[in-house]
Amino acid sequence: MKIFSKAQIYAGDTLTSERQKISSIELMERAGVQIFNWMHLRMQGAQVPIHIFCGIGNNGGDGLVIARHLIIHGYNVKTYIVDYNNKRSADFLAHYERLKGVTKAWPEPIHDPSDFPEIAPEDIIVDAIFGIGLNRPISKWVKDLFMHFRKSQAFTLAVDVPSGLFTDKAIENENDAVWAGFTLSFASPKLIFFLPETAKYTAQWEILDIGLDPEFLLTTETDAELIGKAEVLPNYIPRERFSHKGDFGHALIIGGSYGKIGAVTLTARATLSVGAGLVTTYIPKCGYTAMQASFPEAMVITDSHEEKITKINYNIKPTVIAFGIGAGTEGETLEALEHFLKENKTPLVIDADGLNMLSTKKSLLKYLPENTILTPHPKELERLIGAWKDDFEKLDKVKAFTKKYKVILIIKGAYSITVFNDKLFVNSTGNPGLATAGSGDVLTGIITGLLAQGYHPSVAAIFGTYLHGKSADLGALNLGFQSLIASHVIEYLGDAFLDLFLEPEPPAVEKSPEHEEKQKEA
Ligand SMILES: NC(=O)C1=CN([C@@H]2O[C@H](COP(=O)(O)OP(=O)(O)OC[C@H]3O[C@@H](n4cnc5c(N)ncnc54)[C@H](O)[C@@H]3O)[C@@H](O)[C@H]2O)[C@H](O)CC1
Ligand SMILES: [K+]
Repeated sequence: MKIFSKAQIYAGDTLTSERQKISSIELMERAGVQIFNWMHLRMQGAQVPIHIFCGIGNNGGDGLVIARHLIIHGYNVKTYIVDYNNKRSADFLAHYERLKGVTKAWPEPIHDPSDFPEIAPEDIIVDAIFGIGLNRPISKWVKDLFMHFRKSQAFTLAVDVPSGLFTDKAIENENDAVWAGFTLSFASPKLIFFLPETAKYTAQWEILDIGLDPEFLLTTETDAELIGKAEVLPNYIPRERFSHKGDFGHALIIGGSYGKIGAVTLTARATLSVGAGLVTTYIPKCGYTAMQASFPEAMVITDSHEEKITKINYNIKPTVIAFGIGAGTEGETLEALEHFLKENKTPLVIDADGLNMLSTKKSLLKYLPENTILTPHPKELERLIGAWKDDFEKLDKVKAFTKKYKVILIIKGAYSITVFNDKLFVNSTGNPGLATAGSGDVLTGIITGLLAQGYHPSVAAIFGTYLHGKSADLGALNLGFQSLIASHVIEYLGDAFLDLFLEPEPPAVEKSPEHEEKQKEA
């Protein structure tokens, strides 16, 4: 699913109005009605007090539409205008007039904390104060209102985005935005829902279809995309009946050190479990028996050293090489990496200590083959690209880094983001059960195994991240988050593949009846 930028959303609105010959007032009506429908379906007329806080722009206008429909349907509504600015938008004013037509209880203006209403924990707050139009610092009293919401403990439903969040920069203080229980966002998820510093402001979110022009939605290229089943499925390569193991590549996994042979085992198992034809591990001597005994499917080459990698010497022709898992960062291992990189032409995945070593000797980065995949967690990323001021700067730095070295980088996190060719591929699968030892080693194995089978490196990174998260999701259904360990993620890979071909997921977008009618007519 495409993640549109703020500018693209505004452009889409204008284009939709032109092509469908509807005014922006009617587009706002559609948006508000969609939210009303969502609430009505769940509330079924319940008389819980609903406090609707409207700004003076179009986000506030949406709030007025919601208020009007809730009032018409007999809900217990209180509407407020948060007067942070005297330039009320034209569409806001149009819907203000419409609201006046259905109630004598006109919205109450709020100018300062003395106007804040009492809100009980059982009440519902609708936050329609700021949407994507927020473009400058917010007045202190408006931030106090956000905190008044939070202190009330009432369920808060944000319209489009939690008020106070910018679409393109982080906020400095946690008290400067609304903390929403749910956000109903129009047309496209917003990038801020996926970044660690801003995602926390909404516990859940959902996208509502407001019938933007289908051609605009289809043809507009975005800088970011949310990756779900629909996005990965077209890349799946089926297996031919007459295929043999030589068709699926030979992966070489280089890593391990005394006490960290298990990491290589996990990677190698994941590589084979995702479909690679053959896997060879290159490990220090001390790991030989452990590897052969615990994972008989893998072949083993040992380094001349007992406890660490000191020279990378092999007489096989791998299709892909993964380097770094459990390797440690000792001088001799770094030297071995240096020699290896200067000779190597085979596609590469670099993880863990491989990344840490590259961070200590950045001059080696230029030897990485084009489209090498790097899989850092946040600390490894910081060592690699330096500190960042906020998530947006982090993304810019990663884009610049991947461009400079022509590599693919996966920023691992709750929503892992693959950065390739200036574009962000945001993964939608995975859960907190993955916060466990060895889950990164498994991800490296999955990606390596896909590369071995001939998937393009960008697809291997995106699809691999998806499968890793999906396995964990399916595993967690039986095991819960706490009991899930890295080995389970490997065990559930088969289910993750099978799940690709189950009934398609219901679309993340709820279709409006009006929109479907229009599509039928077209
Ligand atoms: N396709 C869609 O997604 C649709 C979205 N809609 C809703 O419209 C808003 C965006 O509306 P806009 O009027 O552009 O902005 P806001 O209501 O978010 O914003 C505020 C308003 O106030 C000014 N302003 C900005 N920052 C400040 C500040 N710190 N202090 C004071 N004033 C400020 C700014 O200039 C704006 O005028 C979107 O999020 C949706 O909710 C449409 O309803 C339908 C289509
Ligand atoms: K809002």
